[in-house]
Amino acid sequence: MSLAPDITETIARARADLRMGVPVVLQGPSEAMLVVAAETLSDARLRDLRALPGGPVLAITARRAETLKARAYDGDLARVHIPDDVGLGWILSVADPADDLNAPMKGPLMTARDGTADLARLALQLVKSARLLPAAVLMPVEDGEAFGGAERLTIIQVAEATPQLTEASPMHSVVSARLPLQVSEAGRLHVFRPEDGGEEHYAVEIGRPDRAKPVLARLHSACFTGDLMGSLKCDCGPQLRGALAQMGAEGAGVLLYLNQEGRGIGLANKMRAYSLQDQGFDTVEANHRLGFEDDERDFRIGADILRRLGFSSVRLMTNNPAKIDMMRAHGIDVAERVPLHVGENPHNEAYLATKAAKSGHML
Ligand SMILES: Nc1nc2c(ncn2[C@@H]2O[C@H](COP(=O)(O)OP(=O)(O)OP(=O)(O)O)[C@@H](O)[C@H]2O)c(=O)[nH]1
Ligand SMILES: [Zn+2]
Repeated sequence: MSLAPDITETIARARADLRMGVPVVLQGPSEAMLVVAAETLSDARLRDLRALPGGPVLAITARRAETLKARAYDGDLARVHIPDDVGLGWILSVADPADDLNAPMKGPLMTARDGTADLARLALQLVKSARLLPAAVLMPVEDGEAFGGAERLTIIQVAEATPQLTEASPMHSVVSARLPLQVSEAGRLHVFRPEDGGEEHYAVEIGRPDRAKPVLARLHSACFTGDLMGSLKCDCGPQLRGALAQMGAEGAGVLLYLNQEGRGIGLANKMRAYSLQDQGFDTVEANHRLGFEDDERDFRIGADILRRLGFSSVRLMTNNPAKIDMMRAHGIDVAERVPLHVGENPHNEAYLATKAAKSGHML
């Protein structure tokens, strides 16, 4: 019998540590690294890291490296040398593009080309999944097990963690209950919980859709600003209400409310992107400058929830061709695309035009 956490539980614990600025240990087959998220690193922890033998590096994504004109020898990421005479401010300015335009010269940045980047890659996956800026400070340690044990740090075995972080987490249904709505009194809310400790997702079922026929469906990604605050910067709020209204009018449908705020980067990072948009970058460029891809959502979640509810074919309410492709790739038949053009206004005109030009959104 063992009460020790398994790899899924250990990764969930590591995410919490990283959000708190606590280092975690990545134990690889031939090397071990301490990892701290750049965003939550403190002066005191940086001092303690520097007291160890060896030199720390700052792992950033190739997207961020491109903005900083740093060479990404590792392909999808770069390991930036942290000079001895720089402080926390330097690390943050490499990680966070907020002041790029005011202080463009951070370099030249020296990036590593020797050794393996596997641990740095895993570190970036972890900080992204903790919804932090995609930048992590790594410090080599001789014996990760011994060091982590002595310092009571979370220790992740890289060989176990890598498949875990690439596979979609299994989910289970927690509860479902009747929820009368303005659009239909025959509403029902289902709550799904991923087993990796990630955020819960919801499905709102309207009426009693026939499982043997394509169901009117919407996969809606959380947008606190648009859905709840009535933000004019996007079209999410009107799309959410428009989709529910159409389901109410037809008497049947299913709306998935996926907690993938900011196309999967989290609200804090989305607000960082908004701040960059005020400096003149579009929605895609802003994501890239932060070090993210255009869209970091995992659409396997939506397909999995639909299947769990008994749906295999949908009439999908979307303007995003990637959503259609993703549903098909994950085993959900898209019998029809139902356009959802609502909520255009002068503030989101450029945003919608960028989505059409760069992400192929259908007008
Ligand atoms: N990173 C980032 N996310 C944004 C921005 N504006 C809106 N979002 C997020 O984008 C997502 C919008 O999702 P959806 O409504 O599913 O939109 P979509 O992928 O364009 O597809 P359809 O609406 O189905 O056509 C939400 O998670 C918003 O929070 C932005 O400027 N940057
Ligand atoms: Zn929105």
